[in-house]
Amino acid sequence: MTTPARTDRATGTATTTVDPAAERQGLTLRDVVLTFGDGDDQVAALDHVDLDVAPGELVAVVGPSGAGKSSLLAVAGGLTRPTSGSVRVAGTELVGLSSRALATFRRDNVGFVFQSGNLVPALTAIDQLRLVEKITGRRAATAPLALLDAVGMAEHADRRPARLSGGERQRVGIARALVASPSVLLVDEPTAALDRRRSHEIVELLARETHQFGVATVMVTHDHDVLTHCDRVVEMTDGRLAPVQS
Ligand SMILES: Nc1ncnc2c1ncn2[C@@H]1O[C@H](COP(=O)(O)OP(=O)(O)OP(=O)(O)O)[C@@H](O)[C@H]1O
Repeated sequence: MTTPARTDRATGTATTTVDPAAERQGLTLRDVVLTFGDGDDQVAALDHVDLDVAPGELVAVVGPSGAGKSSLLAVAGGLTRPTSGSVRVAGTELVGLSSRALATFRRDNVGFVFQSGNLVPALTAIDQLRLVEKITGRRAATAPLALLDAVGMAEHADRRPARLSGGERQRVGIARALVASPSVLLVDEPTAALDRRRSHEIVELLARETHQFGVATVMVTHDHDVLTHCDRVVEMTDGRLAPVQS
């Protein structure tokens, strides 16, 4: 794949060359705390979390309900500001960016894949990807049809979501998340609606695309079956993160 043209990481304005050293940094969380509420009601959704995900690495996050997994994705992707700590994506510190700069940075550097694929019902598969090009105002480094091909969906490029299976929608969701050549890909329960075979296919695909596109990918899952496809597994318990021994 070609090296994507990138925009300025802080402002998203001019097209610039990013420091290759920064480019290699993937995702780094340092001493991240996220608290909700106050006094006796205070909950630490993230309790001094450290996490490094290298470009081309797929890290799975497991853990019980309420452990803080969604909070981790939200903070890593700049959707939620942490109470304290540092969040760096490809060398850019997200904490301290203005809301506007953060939104632009997120658009250009972070891909999200949700449970259901979250596709626009009225658009064909290929138009889901083209919409991202329109929104960002930039051509994808890898053409939309080539991206659909990479996820095995080129044949269904002209289908709308209603005519796709759950697994196929997920594939389109993954291709769409790659349009902007993100540094970081955040994936929330991608196999929740899928049977065992399709679950394996989707996570195998995620691993392949992560390696091929050099993205730092974090996937939250309850599905222990698919962990075999991941480079590393970490577990969240009560807002704390610990490695899982394989
Ligand atoms: N907006 C909020 N306001 C108050 N508390 C919140 C909020 N969002 C999350 N929490 C609390 O933070 C903790 C972590 O929640 P989070 O959704 O990150 O967990 P999770 O591991 O993703 O759970 P699940 O697997 O059920 O999706 C929980 O105790 C939750 O109740």
